[in-house]
Amino acid sequence: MTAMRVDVKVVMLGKESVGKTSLVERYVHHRFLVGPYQNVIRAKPFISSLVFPTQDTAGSERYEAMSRIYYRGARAAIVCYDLTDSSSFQRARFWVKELQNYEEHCKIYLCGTKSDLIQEDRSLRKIDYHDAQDFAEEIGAQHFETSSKTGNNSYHFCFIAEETGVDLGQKKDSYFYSCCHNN
Ligand SMILES: Nc1nc2c(ncn2[C@@H]2O[C@H](COP(=O)(O)OP(=O)(O)OP(=O)(O)O)[C@@H](O)[C@H]2O)c(=O)[nH]1
Repeated sequence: MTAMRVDVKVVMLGKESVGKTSLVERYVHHRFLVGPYQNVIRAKPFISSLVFPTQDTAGSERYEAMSRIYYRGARAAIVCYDLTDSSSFQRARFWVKELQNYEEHCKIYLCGTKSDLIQEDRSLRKIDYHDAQDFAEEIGAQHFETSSKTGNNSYHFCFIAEETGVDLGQKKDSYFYSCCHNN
């Protein structure tokens, strides 16, 4: 019997520097690289996925329309916010609205990033866990907080892979696409 290849698109959405690439790097390579990525993950065998920056989209209708092309047909979206940056949560809300308006069948996961920072210093927390959890429940999303640095709670990505139908045993047959600033 011949195995059928099914590509699944999972998109990472979130404000600039929330840690989208780091999450993928943690999941794919079980590592954390300090400093912003310069599009180092490109066409790595993993998952049909797309990462793209959102920092330029605010206020630009043209760019926002273009970004819709990226998440069109996505089976799932991991909407990220940085636990130490309240504006990133506002941006996460924007992305959720976008998905609800334009990609209603896309399953949403809400992901608070950089939890190691607030574990080190609780005063850095800018988004209350329960507020984010309430928002997640309101939109029917799963919510978790994680750290790419320590790997804390990164097992959630395995659940997401399972739920979205990404076959981790088939890594060679699927793709990870990265579409970032310099493309
Ligand atoms: N302490 C800590 N820093 C993190 C974590 N995740 C990412 N960072 C740092 O946050 C910065 C941005 O991380 P990236 O993964 O490049 O963020 P991004 O969302 O892909 O950024 P853009 O491509 O600009 O949209 C880098 O300096 C990372 O080292 C984390 O879990 N803990």
